[in-house]
Amino acid sequence: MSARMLDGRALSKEIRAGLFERSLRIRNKGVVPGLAVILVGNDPASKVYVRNKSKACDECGVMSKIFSFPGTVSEYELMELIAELNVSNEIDGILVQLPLPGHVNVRNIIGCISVNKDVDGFHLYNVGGLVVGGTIFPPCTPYGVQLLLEAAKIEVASKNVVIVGASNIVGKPMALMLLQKGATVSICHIKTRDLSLYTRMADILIVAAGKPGLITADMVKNDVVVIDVGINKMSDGSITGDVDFDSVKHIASWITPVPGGVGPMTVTMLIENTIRSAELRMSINQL
Ligand SMILES: Nc1nc(=O)c2c([nH]1)NC[C@@H]1CN(c3ccc(C(=O)N[C@@H](CCC(=O)O)C(=O)O)cc3)C=[N+]21
Ligand SMILES: [Mg+2]
Repeated sequence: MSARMLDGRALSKEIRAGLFERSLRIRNKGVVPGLAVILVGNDPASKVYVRNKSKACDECGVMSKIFSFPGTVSEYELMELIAELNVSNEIDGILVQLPLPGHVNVRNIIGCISVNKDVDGFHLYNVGGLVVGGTIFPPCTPYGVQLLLEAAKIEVASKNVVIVGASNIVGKPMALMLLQKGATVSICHIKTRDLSLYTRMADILIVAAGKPGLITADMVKNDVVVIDVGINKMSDGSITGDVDFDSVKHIASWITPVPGGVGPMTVTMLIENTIRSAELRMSINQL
């Protein structure tokens, strides 16, 4: 038996059709949802992601503006732009593409984004919201994973969820969201001893470690649900996840492909957060 696919591309397409309708409804009342993307430096991967994001905006009736800076930009210049965008009537979401160059302090920059426009969900206030069990802007990748599980009717309450990778943008928020839904969550990371001790316990295994081939068939139990958040560029130009897909798919009950799994969902949830922000702006305008 081979695992069933958690098809993020197909689910994204469905969700984006609904988002276009939502965007149309508010556009008809004079509010155009707008996303500002700030891109620093020349990282080719960042450019691909930013392009994907602005294509998705076009698809969903969201206005997008890209602000590109050379890698030498100062913290101050970025903060000045963010301050303008914070009060702009045309902008509902502000995203600073990560990673930033080493001389720029990420937390200083993210901290300047208005919590009402923080569609990445990275601001400390929104992270805090997640800790106490609710936030207006769930971070896009964990949010997308949650919807993939829901769409396949995979229950998380009472399940053993094992997350490999403890980043601020995937592992940690993912753990908080699934804990809130009633899962028993283990967070593993680069220093975890005997990783397979944990991964073999998983009913649902979520991998975001950035290491191709990290998870092999001997590390998972029968019928595990596998979510591969990894995106690794190979020397032949192809991209691959952190899971040895070809062997694990024979053991898992469900698995995400890479590409076409979590990646497109991340972008889709960014658009959802932006449209929700615009809907909030519209309802505030009407007060
Ligand atoms: N402020 C910020 N917010 C982010 O959400 C953010 C970020 N910085 N920095 C980098 C990561 C990574 N990320 C992805 C977005 C789209 C795909 C995506 O579209 N993936 C496609 C394939 C893309 C390709 O061809 O390379 C797929 O998996 O099918 C992947 C990864 C967002 N991130
Ligand atoms: Mg993917």
